[in-house]
Amino acid sequence: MMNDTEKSIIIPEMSEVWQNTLNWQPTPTQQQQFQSVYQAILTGNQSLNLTRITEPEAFWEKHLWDSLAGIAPLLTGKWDFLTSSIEVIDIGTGAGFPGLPVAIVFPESSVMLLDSIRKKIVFLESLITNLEIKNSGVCVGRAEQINQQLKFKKKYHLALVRAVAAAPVCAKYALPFCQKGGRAVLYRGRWTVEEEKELNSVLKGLGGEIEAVRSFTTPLTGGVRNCIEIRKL
Ligand SMILES: C[S@@+](CC[C@H](N)C(=O)[O-])C[C@H]1O[C@@H](n2cnc3c(N)ncnc32)[C@H](O)[C@@H]1O
Repeated sequence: MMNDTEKSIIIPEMSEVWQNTLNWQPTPTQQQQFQSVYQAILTGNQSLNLTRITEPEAFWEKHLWDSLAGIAPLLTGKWDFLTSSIEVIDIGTGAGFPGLPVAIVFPESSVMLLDSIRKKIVFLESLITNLEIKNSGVCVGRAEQINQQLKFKKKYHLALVRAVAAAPVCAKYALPFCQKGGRAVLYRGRWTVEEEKELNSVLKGLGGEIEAVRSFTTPLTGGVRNCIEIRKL
């Protein structure tokens, strides 16, 4: 069995998978940065409960690929209402997903990593300092409180929420952060008609509207994914 320092997520076959699924590929520098993030998280996991997904292929698929699949239209320039120098917030970032891969891929963006658990944020702060991910910042607090502060309210072009709460709750966390015309992206697994109804029932009050639901499967294990894109009106 490999020890943690030998594990690598730079897997040559994955170049083709990036290309075939997202019509995009990381540069060698970005791949190296992904690898450094992976190693830092494996090390952090020894003292903190950051993630259960630690094997290289699983980490590649469920953390890296999944994070970027959620913003696939940005990778290929299809969200032409956004430039690359956007303000992004990752709400309930945990070990830094989806925010860290987004920061690495869009160095001109500015990515805020928010979580209510201080020790996770302390870990992420040292990770971004050590790896010199200069376009990323951190914030500790509860989304529903932080999103009422003037400094953060209506500031972001893009608010990302993966695996934090039920969709209506995620919308309540995310939409106050978004500026007019910005998007909240809810990363979901299965997505039902009932869930969409429940989400729609809160959106009007939040000044949001579902723009698109992108359904896809993950490339290695065929997991079901739905990304709900909500436009801030
Ligand atoms: C299951 S983890 C998901 C982490 C990461 N987004 C991912 O997909 O790998 C949920 C994270 O959301 C954070 N969280 C839950 N409720 C929150 C809230 N109201 N405000 C900020 N963070 C919250 C938790 O502390 C936890 O780190």
